[in-house]
Amino acid sequence: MAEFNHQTVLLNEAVSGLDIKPDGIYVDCTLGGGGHSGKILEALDSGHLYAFDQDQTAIDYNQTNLKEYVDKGTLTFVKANFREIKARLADLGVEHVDGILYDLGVSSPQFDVADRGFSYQHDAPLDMRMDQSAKLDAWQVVNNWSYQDLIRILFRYGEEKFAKSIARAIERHRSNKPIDTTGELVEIIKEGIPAAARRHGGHPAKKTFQAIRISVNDELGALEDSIEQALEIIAVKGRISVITFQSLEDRLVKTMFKEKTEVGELPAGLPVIPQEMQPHFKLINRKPIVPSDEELEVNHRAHSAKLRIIEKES
Ligand SMILES: C[S@@+](CC[C@H](N)C(=O)[O-])C[C@H]1O[C@@H](n2cnc3c(N)ncnc32)[C@H](O)[C@@H]1O
Repeated sequence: MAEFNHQTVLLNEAVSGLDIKPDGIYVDCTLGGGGHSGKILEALDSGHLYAFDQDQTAIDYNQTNLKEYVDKGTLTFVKANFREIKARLADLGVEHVDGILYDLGVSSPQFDVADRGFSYQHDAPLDMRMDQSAKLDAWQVVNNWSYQDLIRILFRYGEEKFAKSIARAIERHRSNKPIDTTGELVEIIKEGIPAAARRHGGHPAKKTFQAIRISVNDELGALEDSIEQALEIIAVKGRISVITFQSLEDRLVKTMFKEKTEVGELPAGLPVIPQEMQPHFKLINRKPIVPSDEELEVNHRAHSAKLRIIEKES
């Protein structure tokens, strides 16, 4: 692949947040166009980076893009879902790591290449799989999932207030003939949203497409599983940087980090917090880091980005 064209978000902030040691072991869970990976690799000498992506096109692109580090022996690609982080690293003989980075969501090429079916702006077959070998695709969700399941995902993953009427419009259409393309789905979604509501806010299909994409790739399930394991394998003084792009992901990361950094419920009347109840992690930034005005001006994708960083203290 000649071009990848993904503009990395919060590049310096997310990588400097890892406080890289030149001889450390690092994991980039979301290789994509290799922006963050490249920056981590620049900071390593005898250290090593394991770069995960479930999308073969990202791995193929970086075989060339980051070739100098493959040749140097400091980079290993892992074509896998990051929910397998612990097992995949164990297969490679790695039990503990000094830093882990997540830059969530889809890459620009996944979104822009029409036939991946992620975008409501290009007409394409309903697909939306980040991993092209995965069994579940958007066609099956739209055509086979029950009315109740559609409502559940539209409410839960799309925060779509017209979930019921959109699900009803989908049911009505698919009872005549299967819904095959993103273009057909966009028109059906519009039928489910009152005309007045369609005039403001973003694109009418945005929330529904987000909900279907999250379901197809089980994005929140994978993230929760992976962060759980990341917190287990991170070494003392090691850090985890997570960039999220929507509120559901950010809320999940915020809650998981909070559980690890706060003292749990204490028995009444304890004069001091016993050592074994002290948290082992600390937050590097209380509030999430957001892109600078300069970055927002040049990178539209950065608008909803939030970076949270946690460190293992003991
Ligand atoms: C926003 S892009 C990363 C961009 C990258 N940081 C850069 O600078 O170019 C997200 C990438 O993570 C991958 N990805 C998302 N969820 C994943 C998961 N559960 N397991 C493995 N890769 C995943 C996507 O396939 C995509 O290539």
